[in-house]
Amino acid sequence: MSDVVLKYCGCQSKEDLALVANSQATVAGFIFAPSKRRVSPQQVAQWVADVPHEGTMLAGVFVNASEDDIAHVLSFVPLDIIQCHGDESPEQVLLLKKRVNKKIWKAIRHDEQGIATMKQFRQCADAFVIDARVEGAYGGTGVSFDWNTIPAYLEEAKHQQVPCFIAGGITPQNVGKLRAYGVSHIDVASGIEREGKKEKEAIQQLERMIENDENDLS
Ligand SMILES: O=C(O)c1ccccc1NCC(=O)[C@H](O)[C@H](O)COP(=O)(O)O
Repeated sequence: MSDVVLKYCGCQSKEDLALVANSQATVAGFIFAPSKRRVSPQQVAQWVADVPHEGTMLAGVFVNASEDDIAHVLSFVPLDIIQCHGDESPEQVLLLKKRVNKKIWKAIRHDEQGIATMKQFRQCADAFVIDARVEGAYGGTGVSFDWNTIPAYLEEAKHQQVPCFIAGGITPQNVGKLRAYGVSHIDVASGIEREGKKEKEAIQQLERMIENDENDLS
C-alpha cells in the first residue's frame, strides 16, 4: 500500500467517518453540493469533533460554489482541502486559494478536452481528480471513463508536479486493473457504499486487492 494514496469520498454520517478514519485512506471527503450525499457543515462539524481522525485529511467537495459559501463551510469545518468539482475557472481557483489559504484540488470530468483543460490549471491546482463525465451529474456517479486515457493525465500531472487522483466507478473488483495503468492516487465513493452507507467489508476488500496487487477477473 506504500505508494497508494486513497481518498474515500461522500461520508454521510459519524459512522462513515469512523470507518474511513480507521481505514488506509489518507483523505475523507464530504459533499457540500447538490447530491444524494450532500451533508451540512453543522453535521460534519459534529462528526469531526466526535470521531478521532488523526492522520486523515478532510476534503470538502464543492460544485460552482461562491467563495462566501465555501468560507461559510470553513467557519464550521476545519477542512484541509477544497475540491472544486464543477466548472470553476483557473482564475476562480486562484482567487479562492488566496481567500481561504487551503489546498485546492480541481476535478476534471474526462472528455477529449480533458488534458487541455488540465493544462489551463497549471500553477493553480494543488492536485487533480479525473472523473467520469456523466450527463446531469457532477460526480459520485459510480461510472468509469475510458482508462486508456489515464497515462496522458498522469503525464500532465507529473509535468505539473502535482498528484493526480483517478475517480469514477472504482470498486474492489476493478481496482487491480486500474493499478495496472500506473495509478497511485485513487478516489472512491460509490464502490465502497451500500444503501448510502460506507461498508467496512468493501473498504477492506478494496485495500486487500491493492495490498496484494490482485486483479478480480471474475
Ligand atoms: O459523490 C457525490 O455525490 C458528488 C456529487 C457532486 C460532485 C462530486 C461528487 N463526488 C466527488 C468525488 O470525489 C467522488 O469520489 C468521485 O466523483 C467518484 O465517485 P464514484 O464514481 O461514485 O466512486
